[in-house]
Amino acid sequence: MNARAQTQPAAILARGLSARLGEAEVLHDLTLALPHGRWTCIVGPNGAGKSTLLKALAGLLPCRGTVALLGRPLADWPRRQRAQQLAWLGQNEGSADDLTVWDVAMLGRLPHQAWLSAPSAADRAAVERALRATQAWEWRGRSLGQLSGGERQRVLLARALAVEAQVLLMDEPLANLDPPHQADWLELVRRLVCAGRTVVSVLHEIGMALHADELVVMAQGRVTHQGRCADPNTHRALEAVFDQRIAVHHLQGQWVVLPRPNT
Ligand SMILES: Nc1ncnc2c1ncn2[C@@H]1O[C@H](COP(=O)(O)OP(=O)(O)OP(=O)(O)O)[C@@H](O)[C@H]1O
Repeated sequence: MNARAQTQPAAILARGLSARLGEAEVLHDLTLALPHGRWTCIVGPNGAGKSTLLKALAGLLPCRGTVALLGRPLADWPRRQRAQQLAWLGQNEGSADDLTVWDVAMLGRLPHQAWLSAPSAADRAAVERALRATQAWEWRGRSLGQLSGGERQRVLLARALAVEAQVLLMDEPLANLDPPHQADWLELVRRLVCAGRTVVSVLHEIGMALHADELVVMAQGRVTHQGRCADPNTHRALEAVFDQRIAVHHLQGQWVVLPRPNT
């Protein structure tokens, strides 16, 4: 854990986190604090354990160690309250293709609804806001199975937004999105963070990840670096974890990543 993260209130604090998948331990005694009201991006090579870490932080995977959400151990949260505070967008999520876009987004409101009760006006308003925010409103009557991969991803993003949670965890949210919608996603995350929400995402698009506030760099089930995206130490850690096959440059006010040929 870096010194700065230690002095800030953490939205998520993991201590001594280890997780096994099958026979193998894939997270090894990880400790990290993810700052509140910030966007943190988890990056690293294939198989580094990024998705496993995100699932462990969401309480979706049995693991050793502790995870605290907003200062309270995950296990101590009543299920419904936790689901109101923590929204999840998974990788390659299966979803009922027969459901309409509206109904899929409404699933995000389940934690707010009493058992078997009809959606309230507040639920409907939250779903409309979420579908408009991801430009999926026009498809609300179509079934999910009729949408392209990128369109479907925007609906699943709307479902996560509809929760209106304090903390959003997203695994590869840019999958299948074209460049304009990737840029829209960046703006959306910025707006969420400006409103005080915490966003934690796993991204393979390193150039996009460098727009985050903080990067967590992972390799082989461990965090090799956590730091600000503008920090040269973070850039060196990124280049190292990808075997010096990328280089971080500053161009027109942004950090960009260029491939480095194999020498
Ligand atoms: N069901 C499983 N059983 C055993 N090992 C698994 C299982 N699922 C994943 N793994 C292994 O766990 C490790 C971490 O996987 P994880 O999906 O967390 O990596 P990742 O960093 O998200 O990778 P990617 O960038 O490729 O999505 C990998 O070595 C993977 O092969």
